Amino acid sequence: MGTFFKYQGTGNDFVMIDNRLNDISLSESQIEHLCHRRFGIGADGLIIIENADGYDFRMKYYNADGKEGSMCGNGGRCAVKFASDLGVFSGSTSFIAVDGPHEASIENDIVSLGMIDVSGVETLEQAWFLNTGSPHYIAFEKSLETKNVKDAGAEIRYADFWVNRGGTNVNFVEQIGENEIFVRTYERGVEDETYSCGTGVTAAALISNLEKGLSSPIKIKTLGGNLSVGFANPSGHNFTNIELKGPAIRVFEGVF
Ligand SMILES: N[C@@H](CCC[C@H](N)C(=O)O)C(=O)O
Repeated sequence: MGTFFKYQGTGNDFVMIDNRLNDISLSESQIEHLCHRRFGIGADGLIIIENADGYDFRMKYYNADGKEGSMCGNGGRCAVKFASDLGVFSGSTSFIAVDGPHEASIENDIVSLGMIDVSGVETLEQAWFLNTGSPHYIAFEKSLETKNVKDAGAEIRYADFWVNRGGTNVNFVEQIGENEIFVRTYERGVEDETYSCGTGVTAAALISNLEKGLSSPIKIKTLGGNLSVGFANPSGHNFTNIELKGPAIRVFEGVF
């Protein structure tokens, strides 16, 4: 038996576990079960907080399929709120995740999370591909509100080309204002559309700068709420000082 907490960041929801005493060990099938929306707690992923030398904490992220994932931006924001709620730090923090160190700060329920620098943006036929801590395919759309993102996303995610490259998350993006985009994401490892994806909206914002000339900070609408992404673009397809900002909320706690 262990204690769990549940957090959500713009509707991307996570089971959170404090393992700073290093007394919890979960198998892939246990994590999948805990994330199951019918037979478990229900979540897009599970995050474990641990102690880490030189940092306030380590964030380990698992997708809903029970497998360790690449970086999760909304999960990172929720992990920062969780660590703050646990009293691990106050105000600003530095933590380590699968893609390296991150700096973050929190004010009430709003978390600003520094993301890794981005280079190596690939141009594809009518789409883009880049890694913002997780791999993301980006395509611009019209009438995104009515798109069947689950089917269209799965078709791309399971194409041989992407499967052979380790899979990708798939984002559809529509410009809805002078400096605002609407993003819907099919997530690898959840194998469904989620209400929001932090590394996905970050990727969408950077590509909106390249393709549509939108400037930092870019406002983002997702199915689960609003985010913003700030960045510097010192040269061509390279981005630095990337910051993902938005709400991270504790939903409830319990025992499993
Ligand atoms: N929801 C996440 C993205 C998580 C990573 C992804 N599903 C993967 O492993 O490919 C986010 O907020 O960034």
